[in-house]
Amino acid sequence: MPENCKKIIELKNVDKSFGGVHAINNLSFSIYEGEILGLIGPNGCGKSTSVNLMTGVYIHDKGEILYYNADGSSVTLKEQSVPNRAKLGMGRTFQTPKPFSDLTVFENIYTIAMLYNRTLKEAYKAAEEILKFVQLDDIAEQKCTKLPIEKRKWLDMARALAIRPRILMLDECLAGLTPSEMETSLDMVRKINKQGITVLFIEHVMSAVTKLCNRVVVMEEGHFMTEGDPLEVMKKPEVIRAYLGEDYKNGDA
Ligand SMILES: Nc1ncnc2c1ncn2[C@@H]1O[C@H](COP(=O)(O)OP(=O)(O)OP(=O)(O)O)[C@@H](O)[C@H]1O
Repeated sequence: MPENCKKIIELKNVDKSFGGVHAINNLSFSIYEGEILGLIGPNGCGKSTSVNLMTGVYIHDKGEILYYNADGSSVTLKEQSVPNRAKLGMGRTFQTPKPFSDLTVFENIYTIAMLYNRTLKEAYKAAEEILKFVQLDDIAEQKCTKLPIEKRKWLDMARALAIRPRILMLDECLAGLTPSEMETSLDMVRKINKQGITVLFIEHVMSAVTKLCNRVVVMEEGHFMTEGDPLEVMKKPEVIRAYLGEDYKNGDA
């Protein structure tokens, strides 16, 4: 990244184990303000765990995770609760969205907006705007129990937007979508980013990563492997090897 780009999150030598599973191993990388960063790597390499460490679902064992405020001051995230991290401006979605199922689509967004706006009137207005933004206004009054997968994913994005994030972490937001739903979702992510929100995009669909991301970080077995321009990175032998395994080493792939 150019020297003048401002960091928003920085992981420094982070470690996390679950019993005997060393899920994150001396992991260091930074996310820069305004970018769409792809976080990629083979299944089980630690992408979701990294998001869970940044957002406070898990606490790291070693190392440091710093969050940089808009004024350049930094906060050590280990000391921050999950709600505090959201208040700082860290939003996220989940691989399996879990909306408040007894509430309508609108109520799901409004309930969260109430916590992040000064007045109920402001929260209502924000929820209405977000509802339109994610194209769910036609089903605003529907209960969430029977929403199709793409609508659940968009509602999850809407709920994350309701916290007024500076950074949004999208964990496999395309999984289970048809190609045309994927395109709609990618457009939505671009629109979110154009509003000045930094995006961390975790995805296995490489065509989507190359279309959307300015930069990618590749992980392997819990650690940082490489980073750079998406198309350039995908050509690197070590990245191909990580995805294709031993066949590649033997020259069979
Ligand atoms: N709560 C947990 N308890 C035990 N092991 C865990 C836990 N969470 C993650 N792991 C393990 O940590 C490793 C990294 O998992 P993680 O889900 O972060 O990988 P990932 O790169 O997101 O995978 P995928 O691409 O399949 O979603 C895996 O070996 C996983 O089994």
